[in-house]
Amino acid sequence: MGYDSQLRIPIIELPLMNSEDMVRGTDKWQSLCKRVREACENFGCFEVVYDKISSHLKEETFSSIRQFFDLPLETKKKYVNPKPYHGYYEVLGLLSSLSESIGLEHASNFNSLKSFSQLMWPNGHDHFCQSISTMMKQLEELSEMIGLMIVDSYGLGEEAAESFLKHYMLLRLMKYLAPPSGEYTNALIPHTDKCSSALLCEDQIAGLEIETKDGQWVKVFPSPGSFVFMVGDILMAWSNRRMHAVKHRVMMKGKKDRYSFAAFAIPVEGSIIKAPKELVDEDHPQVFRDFDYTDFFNFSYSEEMRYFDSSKKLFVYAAQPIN
Ligand SMILES: O=C(O)CCC(=O)C(=O)O
Ligand SMILES: [Fe+2]
Repeated sequence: MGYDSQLRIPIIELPLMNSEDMVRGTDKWQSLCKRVREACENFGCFEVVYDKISSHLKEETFSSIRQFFDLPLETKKKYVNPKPYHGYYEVLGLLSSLSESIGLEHASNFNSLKSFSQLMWPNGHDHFCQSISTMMKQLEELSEMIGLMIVDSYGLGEEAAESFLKHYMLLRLMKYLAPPSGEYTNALIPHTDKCSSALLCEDQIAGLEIETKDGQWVKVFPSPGSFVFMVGDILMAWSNRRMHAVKHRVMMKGKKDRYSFAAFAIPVEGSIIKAPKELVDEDHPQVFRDFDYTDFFNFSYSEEMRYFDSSKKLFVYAAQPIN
């Protein structure tokens, strides 16, 4: 499959929730909801410009992230979380030979980060906890706002908004090494995210690529102030496949390491994924059976599915037989 070097993903500027330009139900809100929906249906992603998160906070966050990755390997390995994709992955580990990453649950909570920082640094690291928790609180707000915009974009009403999936957020910090040859090299394999959605942010070094619906790879160059919102498998299932779970990967070249972080919206334990009845009709028959999120998550990361095409796992797990 080739490259489309001209294509850019949609860019949407989102005002702060409940600010003058962002009152639910107003024309302005509806028109932004429509743009979000179109981007999620056509591309499965968009660039979010969101001024509430300052460039200063981003700089502080990336400085904290670098300090974490600079720690000795033995220290980083002290952090253990048995859930797949929630723990620490060293370079040359399961995920890739160029990437290193760690997942942090409850990262908007200063105290929960405090116990993590005490595990990593002899005297803890309040500055790390402060910048990461402040960033995460804002990303949680932004993620919830986009979730509400998606529900409203389908005109589903208050009841659906109330019963929309409940999420917890997982923060992942990532470091990608510059490839030894300096040549264009895959650093994170193509995949779709096994959650509802993700908000990504990178520190100036590009590398993220997305695959369009017609199979072209597109390099994403978010501007320094932006985030990238991505639809994962669960939003695709919830929307009865109206939304597109975007396949993406990271490619590295040149001499500089790349740092990024992602806030994943993950359905809480016990969530049953089910399309609202308004999104199922004769023209849109139900694509997936109702399923338990945690069961799907464990299936996706099972040994048997390890080398299976990530974007097809949900279809293997929950697609309805075609009559
Ligand atoms: O580092 C990035 O930009 C992408 C990370 C990603 O796709 C993931 O962790 O699922
Ligand atoms: Fe991803």
